[in-house]
Amino acid sequence: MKIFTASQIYDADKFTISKQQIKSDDLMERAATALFNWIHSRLNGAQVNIKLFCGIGNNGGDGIALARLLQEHGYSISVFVVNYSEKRSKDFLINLDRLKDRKLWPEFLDSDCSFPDINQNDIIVDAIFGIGLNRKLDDWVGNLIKHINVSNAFVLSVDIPSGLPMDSNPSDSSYVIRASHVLSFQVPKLIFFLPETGIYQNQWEVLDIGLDPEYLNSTNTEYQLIGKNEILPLYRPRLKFSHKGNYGHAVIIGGSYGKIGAVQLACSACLSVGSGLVTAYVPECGYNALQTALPEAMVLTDDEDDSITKINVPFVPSVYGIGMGMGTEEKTIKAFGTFLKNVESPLVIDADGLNILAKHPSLLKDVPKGSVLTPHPKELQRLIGEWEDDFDKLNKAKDFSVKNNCILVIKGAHSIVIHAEKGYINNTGNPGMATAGSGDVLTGMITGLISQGYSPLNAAIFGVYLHGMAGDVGVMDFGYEALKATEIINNIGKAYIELLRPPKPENVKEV
Ligand SMILES: NC(=O)C1=CN([C@@H]2O[C@H](COP(=O)(O)OP(=O)(O)OC[C@H]3O[C@@H](n4cnc5c(N)ncnc54)[C@H](O)[C@@H]3O)[C@@H](O)[C@H]2O)[C@H](O)CC1
Ligand SMILES: [K+]
Repeated sequence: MKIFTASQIYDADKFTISKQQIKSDDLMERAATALFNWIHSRLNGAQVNIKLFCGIGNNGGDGIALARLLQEHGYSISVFVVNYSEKRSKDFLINLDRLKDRKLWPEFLDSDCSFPDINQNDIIVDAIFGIGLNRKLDDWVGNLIKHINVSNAFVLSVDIPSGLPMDSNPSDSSYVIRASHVLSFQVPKLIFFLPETGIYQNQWEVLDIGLDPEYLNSTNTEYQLIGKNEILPLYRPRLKFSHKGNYGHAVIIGGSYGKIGAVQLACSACLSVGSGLVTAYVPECGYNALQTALPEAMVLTDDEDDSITKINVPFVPSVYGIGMGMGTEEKTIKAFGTFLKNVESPLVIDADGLNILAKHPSLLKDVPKGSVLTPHPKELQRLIGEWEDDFDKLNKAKDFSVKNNCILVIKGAHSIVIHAEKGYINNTGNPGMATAGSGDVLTGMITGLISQGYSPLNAAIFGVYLHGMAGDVGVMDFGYEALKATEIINNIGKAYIELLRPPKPENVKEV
């Protein structure tokens, strides 16, 4: 699903109005009707107090139009206009008049007013600011938002949580609505997926308001949300008459004394995702452990017992995964540098491989083009430097990807695959996956996908999705806390099955 910027959403708005020959207040009516239907299908007329806080722009207009529809259906509502500016939008005013025609008079709030009481059993509709927020909030509006936030009432935000800009962090985090649920018009917003701005809402959902598909389909976006629809076309089915040679030979290089498990996890994930053959390259001390724990893998060892000092693979594999548990000793750095000078196969680089690159950026020029780097936030910071906020981080990551001709997988709650100017945002996974070895499993999976013939970009996007899905399936049996990296691997098969499961036909009840 494409993720549009605020200006693209305004363009979609204009395009729709002109192509469908409707008025802008008709589009607002569609938005309000979609909001109403969502609420009505859940409340079924229940007599809870719904308090609507509406700004004076179009987000506020949506709220005012919604208030009218709720009133028409007998809901118990109170409407407050947050009068933060004299510049009321045309469609806000049209809807305010429609409300007054029905003898419903909102209470106008301004800097001199005391705020209305909010009971924790009330439902709050937050329609104060939408995507038009472009400057700091007045303190009294910020204080109203604080007043809503401390109420513990259920807060339903219209389009986005009020006070949150679309392309930067808020200047004061206490002046942003903490939304229980956001109903986002037509498309998800980038802010829902970034660690610094995603915290303002608990859940989000998209409401279709009929923005014109021609605009949506033909407009390029920097970011895409990756779900099943985007992943299925990437899937490469296994062929009936194929053999293990068709699915490549991956080599996983890493480990040091006490950190051989990282390689074992990566190799095991690489096999489970479907690589034909997997060889581990580890220090001598890892030999027995690996041969015992993972009989399906072959093992090559370094001459040295405790760490990697020379990388000597006597064949050309389909792909290398390198770095997990490898350490950053001088002799390992030297071996890694020599390896990079000679390697031709694509690489997936993780953990200490990334730390070495960050410490010795001159090595970056030897990394094969199109390689995949899988940093967690600290490793990313070592690679690209400090960032001001998540938006700056993404721009710096894109610059890094262009400059070094590589694919970056920024790991997090919503991992983002960066390739040049584009970002692919993952939407699977859960907090149970924040556990030791989870990253080693991901590296093994991406390596195993490249081994089978997926392009490095598709392997990164597909691997991140499947890794998250395996965690989501695993959590059903283990819960968040007990989910270990091994269980993620054990559920890779079920994740494939889940991906390929045909959608349930509508209106068919399961027995
Ligand atoms: N295509 C769609 O998705 C549709 C969206 N709709 C809704 O419209 C809003 C966007 O409306 P807009 O009027 O452009 O912006 P806001 O309501 O967010 O802001 C109002 C107004 O306030 C000014 N402003 C900005 N920051 C501040 C500030 N800190 N203090 C005071 N005033 C401020 C700014 O100039 C704005 O003009 C969208 O989110 C949807 O909810 C349509 O209803 C349907 C189509
Ligand atoms: K809002």
